[in-house]
Amino acid sequence: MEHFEAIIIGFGKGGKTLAAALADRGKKVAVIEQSKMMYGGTCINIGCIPTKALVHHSKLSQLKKLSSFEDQATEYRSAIDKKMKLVAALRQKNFENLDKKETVTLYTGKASFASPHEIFVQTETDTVMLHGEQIYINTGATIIIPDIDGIKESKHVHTSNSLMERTVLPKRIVIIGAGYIGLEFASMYAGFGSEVIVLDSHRDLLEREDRDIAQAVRSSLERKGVIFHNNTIIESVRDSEHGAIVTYVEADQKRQETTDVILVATGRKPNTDDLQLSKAGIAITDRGAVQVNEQLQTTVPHIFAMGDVVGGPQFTYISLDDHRIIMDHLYGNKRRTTQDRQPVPYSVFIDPPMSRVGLTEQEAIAAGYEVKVALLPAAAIPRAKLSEETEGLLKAVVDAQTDRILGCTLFCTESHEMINIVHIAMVTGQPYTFLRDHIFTHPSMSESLNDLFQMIPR
Ligand SMILES: Cc1cc2nc3c(=O)[nH]c(=O)nc-3n(C[C@H](O)[C@H](O)[C@H](O)COP(=O)(O)OP(=O)(O)OC[C@H]3O[C@@H](n4cnc5c(N)ncnc54)[C@H](O)[C@@H]3O)c2cc1C
Ligand SMILES: NC(=O)c1ccc[n+]([C@@H]2O[C@H](COP(=O)([O-])OP(=O)(O)OC[C@H]3O[C@@H](n4cnc5c(N)ncnc54)[C@H](O)[C@@H]3O)[C@@H](O)[C@H]2O)c1
Repeated sequence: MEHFEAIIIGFGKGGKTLAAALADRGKKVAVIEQSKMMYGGTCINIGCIPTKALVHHSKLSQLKKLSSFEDQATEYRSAIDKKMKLVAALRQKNFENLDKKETVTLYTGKASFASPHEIFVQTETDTVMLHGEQIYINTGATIIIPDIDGIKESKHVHTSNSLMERTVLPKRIVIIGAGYIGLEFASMYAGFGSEVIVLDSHRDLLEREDRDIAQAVRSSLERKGVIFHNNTIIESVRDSEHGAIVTYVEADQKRQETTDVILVATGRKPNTDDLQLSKAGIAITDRGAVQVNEQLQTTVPHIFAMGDVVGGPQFTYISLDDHRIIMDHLYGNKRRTTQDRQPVPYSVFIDPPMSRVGLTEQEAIAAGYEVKVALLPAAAIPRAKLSEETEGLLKAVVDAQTDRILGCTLFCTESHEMINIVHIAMVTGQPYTFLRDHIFTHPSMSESLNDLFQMIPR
């Protein structure tokens, strides 16, 4: 049995970064990845990078104002081709980055625990048993397929993975779920020229956001042709001659949609089912995530977990930050924890993107703050005017007692960049006047933070 100082299960963002960092310190490391099509993990193969590439091409396609569906479909096929090339290049680069490290051995096979220090690997041709002093679980999340009659049998039901492999632009697409993936794909396919219908079980769209922001997002997507049905219960999916029929109940009314394809985007859950965690004595939470403390240590002291598998926010930058916590635990002063990174910013890459950090107005009031609020339409921003991207709304929430920024939501072009500026101001404890009076380059979207915070009542 081969012995390693560190075994990393899963080639995700945290795992690959940790593997390289440990190898750079001379450690003997094994990385186990179940599929050669997943070297580099979810983000580069089936997650952030391919989706954002398609979001980009969808925007370019829209700008071309193509007059026929055939032209739009050609544009879409070319976008899928480009996305595939990009992903293949990144996957190869990720493979090489680890492969070139002398002390890293990459196993392509499915890993499971045999005991607290032993990992069983099932490769395509062989079985291998490895011994690890320290073990790191980085197996990500898997797609939740809801229990809907006919969904598993239908030939027209896709996940985000399989849909991004399809080179034919759907004329009509029904998306089940209006979360991150549902909204990003709705915006993207509407941009490419598909008719998009989104069905979600929540009463309202974007329930965690303030209603003014949620309404601005909804109206913007509706102007692109997206149709939303909320508060729906989906009863069945049936294949028909040319596509599928989705039957659902909305406000006690039974309704049907015919469609070419259905995208299921109803969430992702920690990927722990096949790991045989009980053989190592590792506890899981009631939601099936690996149970960890604030330093990502499982209930077995030499085993850690990072990324989506621990059941926290599912973002690539969180998995990356998890690796920093582990490195600090191994080589630093052991002070870095998952609590340090509050608040966590996020962006939903619809067009324009919607980004938030910190509290909404409603959350701040519910938490007992006395708040001051500013709202700025994107149409008032010179940069947005010159690039003809005037869609959107910006909102800031400030603590009336301390002038500290409690939260900010930016629904406008480039918001995925701008939100990082607000985040830095917040974590460094700046009053809102810092952004109000800061020098920004001109004409830029960031300078609108001057205007937004200028509108906070004194
Ligand atoms: C469509 C989509 C779009 C997204 N867009 C964004 C975005 O724009 N921004 C953002 O920050 N996040 C985004 N995310 C989320 C982000 O991709 C994930 O949070 C992140 O990739 C999780 O990384 P991870 O380190 O937890 O593991 P992953 O990258 O998921 O890696 C886990 C790896 O473990 C392997 N594995 C699993 N089980 C085993 C086993 N038993 N043995 C061996 N190998 C195993 C898997 O094959 C996989 O390669 C998106 C996700 C999706 C699905
Ligand atoms: N931009 C980003 O950072 C980004 C992009 C994509 C995905 N992600 C990550 O991937 C994860 C998964 O994304 P997701 O969109 O699949 O999940 P999600 O949890 O964001 O949204 C799932 C949606 O599906 C709805 N839903 C669930 N069951 C349903 C049913 N039976 N019928 C109708 N609606 C139903 C829910 O109400 C919810 O709105 C997210 O948690 C996110 O962290 C991030």
